[in-house]
Amino acid sequence: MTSAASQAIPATMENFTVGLIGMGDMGKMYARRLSAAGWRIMACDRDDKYDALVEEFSNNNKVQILRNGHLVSRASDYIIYSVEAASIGRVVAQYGPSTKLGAIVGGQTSCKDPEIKAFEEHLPPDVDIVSCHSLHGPNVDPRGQPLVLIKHRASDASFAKVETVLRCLHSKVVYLTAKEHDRITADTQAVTHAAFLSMGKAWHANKQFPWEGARYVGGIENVKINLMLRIYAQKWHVYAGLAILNPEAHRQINQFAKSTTELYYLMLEGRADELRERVYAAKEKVFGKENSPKWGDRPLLKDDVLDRFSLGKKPDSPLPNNHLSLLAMVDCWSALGIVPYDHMICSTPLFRLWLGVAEHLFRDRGLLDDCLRVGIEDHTFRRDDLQFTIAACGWAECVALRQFETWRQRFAVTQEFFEPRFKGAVEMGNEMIKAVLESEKK
Ligand SMILES: NC(=O)C1=CN([C@@H]2O[C@H](COP(=O)(O)OP(=O)(O)OC[C@H]3O[C@@H](n4cnc5c(N)ncnc54)[C@H](OP(=O)(O)O)[C@@H]3O)[C@@H](O)[C@H]2O)C=CC1
Ligand SMILES: O=C(O)C(=O)Cc1ccc(O)cc1
Repeated sequence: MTSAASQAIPATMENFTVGLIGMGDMGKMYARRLSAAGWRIMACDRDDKYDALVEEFSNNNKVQILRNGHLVSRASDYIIYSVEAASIGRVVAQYGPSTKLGAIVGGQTSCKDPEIKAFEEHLPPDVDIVSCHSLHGPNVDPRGQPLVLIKHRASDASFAKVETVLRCLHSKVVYLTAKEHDRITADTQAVTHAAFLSMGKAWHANKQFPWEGARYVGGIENVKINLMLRIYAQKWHVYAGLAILNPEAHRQINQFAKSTTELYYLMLEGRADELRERVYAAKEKVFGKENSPKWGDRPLLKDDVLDRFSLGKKPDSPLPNNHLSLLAMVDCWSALGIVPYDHMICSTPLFRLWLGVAEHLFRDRGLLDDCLRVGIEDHTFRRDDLQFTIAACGWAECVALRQFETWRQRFAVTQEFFEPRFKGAVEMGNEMIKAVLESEKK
């Protein structure tokens, strides 16, 4: 055992085994990080991935790949289910009864309501339940990122064991109940994703790669484009799961669609005074009054971060934009009484970037007034805004009706449209997130 490993593992837990059911992106990330800290891991995915996983982890003597979740459950002291949120009920029903006597079980799914229900229904009563959620993607360094821990049904001793195991991630632990978790992630993740998913659909509908041409290059546009591509480059089920299965998320996504539609109508009908009044009222509710703002002295995002990461060439005079997506986001927070700063301890990098961009726009009266003027006078973006509005309503309807398959298809066609550009864009998105994380440390 390395010295780092021996530091991480107390003598009383030397034979403690962590089980991972689901070896996709998150399961593998946990397997690598926990085993590097010295923990013994038993892991499985579906049977048809057994050989490939054995090969992939052949040089890691701390990770043992097994054929299925029964074998993992029987032999592990702390089992983490890291499968699709929509499958958690089925998978726990299958393997839960095989859980080792007195073990601890948790899950990594992004939405805790179905996960906890599955555990309560299918785990033997002698098993403790402690769930977790790393609030970042598998390629983000977990150091300093929020890690939610949920002590749902567990002794203090079991909970302390989970804390000891996950300490090697060096994340910032946030203690919540399952309900609090779902409420906060609905406010942060689900509604943020709705904005980017809608942007992608709008650009796709108008058949444009937004970074090609003068309309969408530089500043705020860089963040929109990079994050939109980052989301469409991922697996659909992650986003569908956390929107559709989170009972708290439906209201938020619906309000985002409503805010988008109502602001769009005001622009379309040239109702400048009403638009201004509404946006400034939302600003005050979300960001505070002029003399007592809720934002810090220092902006969340520096201008150079906004401009540094561009997929296109910055034109001499970029066209101004009304930023309907950002106005709608702030209107939505305002309508629901959400103060995004209250959720910072439990936020993803993507949410912090999105809030940073909103703040950037709303901190600068000149920029905001320009948006409102463009929204009324300039018709350059009308088509995109129409498509954005349609898309936001489409996602909201799909979520409200719990239409997984329609959701998948809506995502897949747009994913296919942007696919040729993912490679460079995902790298750029990673760099952008890294730069923001670095600047947060300063
Ligand atoms: N990706 C992210 O950024 C984050 C994701 N999460 C959550 O973590 C969970 C996992 O996500 P992620 O790793 O990205 O998704 P992946 O699709 O990469 O991984 C899930 C894995 O579980 C496997 N699986 C499904 N059923 C079984 C089964 N019966 N036995 C064993 N393995 C099974 C899947 O196989 P198959 O593909 O064949 O179904 C797949 O390989 C999700 O609930 C997600 O919401 C949490 C934080 C961040
Ligand atoms: O940062 C985001 O919102 C992401 O897109 C990555 C992500 C996806 C799912 C999670 O449960 C947590 C993080």
